[in-house]
Amino acid sequence: MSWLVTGGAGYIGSHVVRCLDEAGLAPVIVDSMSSGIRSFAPAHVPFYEASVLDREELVRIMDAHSITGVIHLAGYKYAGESVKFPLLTFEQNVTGTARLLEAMQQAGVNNMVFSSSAAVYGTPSVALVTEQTATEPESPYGQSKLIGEWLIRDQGIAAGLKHTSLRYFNVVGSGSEELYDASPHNLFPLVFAALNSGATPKIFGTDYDTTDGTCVRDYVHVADLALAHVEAAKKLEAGQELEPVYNLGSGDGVSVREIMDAVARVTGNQFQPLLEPRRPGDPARIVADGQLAARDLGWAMRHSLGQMVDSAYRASQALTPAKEA
Ligand SMILES: NC(=O)c1ccc[n+]([C@@H]2O[C@H](COP(=O)([O-])OP(=O)(O)OC[C@H]3O[C@@H](n4cnc5c(N)ncnc54)[C@H](O)[C@@H]3O)[C@@H](O)[C@H]2O)c1
Ligand SMILES: O=c1ccn([C@@H]2O[C@H](COP(=O)(O)OP(=O)(O)O[C@H]3O[C@H](CO)[C@@H](O)[C@H](O)[C@H]3O)[C@@H](O)[C@H]2O)c(=O)[nH]1
Repeated sequence: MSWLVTGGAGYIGSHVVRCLDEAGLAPVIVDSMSSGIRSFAPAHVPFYEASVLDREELVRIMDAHSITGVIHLAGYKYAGESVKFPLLTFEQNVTGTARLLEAMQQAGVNNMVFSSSAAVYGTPSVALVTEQTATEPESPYGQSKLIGEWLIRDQGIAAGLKHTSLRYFNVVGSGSEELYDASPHNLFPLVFAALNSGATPKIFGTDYDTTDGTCVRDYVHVADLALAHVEAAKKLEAGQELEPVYNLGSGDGVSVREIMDAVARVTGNQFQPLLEPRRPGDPARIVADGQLAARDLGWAMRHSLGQMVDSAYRASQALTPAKEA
């Protein structure tokens, strides 16, 4: 049993690779290295620098390793930036997923776990989003993830693909100090990049309709998230039916201001964040009901917000800090 992990040299992918490896599901990595970090891939895991847009190369890799399933994390992940770069976002996330599905069909690979996103919901009117909540994405990124889900679902109908899509909420923290979210646009890496270089973290938008005016998100620890992928892969491999989509969120809403306070507590740095205008494409509040994933995928929050902040901070100090956009 060998599972292909696209985007396996990325922040979340590298955690998933380690969990698969420990579970005996022999990971193989494909990563274009557009944002991946080579040292995130364990030396003993087969690694291919290739794009999911390259169907023929994907077929060769799947055949060479007798791949039985794919965890598809490769993609462009920035909701805010996707408003400026819709074509890039659609090429990477929609065309990329379509090419990968073609390659899987050609190579006879029949199991798929897809990295989807809370961004498919837009700004929901309910306090807790369930998988039945209407999908009304507000950014090209959210749209691209929803289309990815549809392509996979339709391939299930047309070609018998067994699949599930995991709608992650905000993934933060670090499972080990050498793995870090190095992204130049997400809140945690930007806050720590600023603090580590003597700059001041910024809050984008203080006039949202939330308790303190800043955006509210549902933060989950990357190590908890990675385990849910392994459960999904094992179940698909064993021929068990899964739901087409699962929320991976905690049910707790935390504002950007509250994150800044938690960072100040953990680091002992009593900074005053800079208050900036809103960032385009940002929903005001989005928090998940994760009960379905708890029922089927053993989904549980094993880490507290303090542990998320602390682990991210330690890892940020061990690695080159992210550059600010
Ligand atoms: N980080 C979050 O909070 C979050 C939340 C919801 C969903 N997601 C999704 O999870 C996935 C992983 O996110 P991440 O935070 O690890 O981001 P990341 O940028 O660290 O990882 C993405 C990886 O995919 C690779 N990649 C990009 N385009 C590729 C292509 N065409 N072919 C092959 N590899 C390619 C990159 O080099 C990188 O290693 C993404 O699909 C993202 O949209 C992330
Ligand atoms: O320096 C910063 C960076 C971000 N923010 C705010 O922090 C919140 C969270 O932003 P960010 O960390 O960029 O996450 P999201 O835009 O919510 O998107 C993340 O979480 C989504 C799931 O909810 C995923 O789909 C995306 O891939 C992932 O980038 C937003 O309100 C941002 O405006 C700041 O205030 N200051």
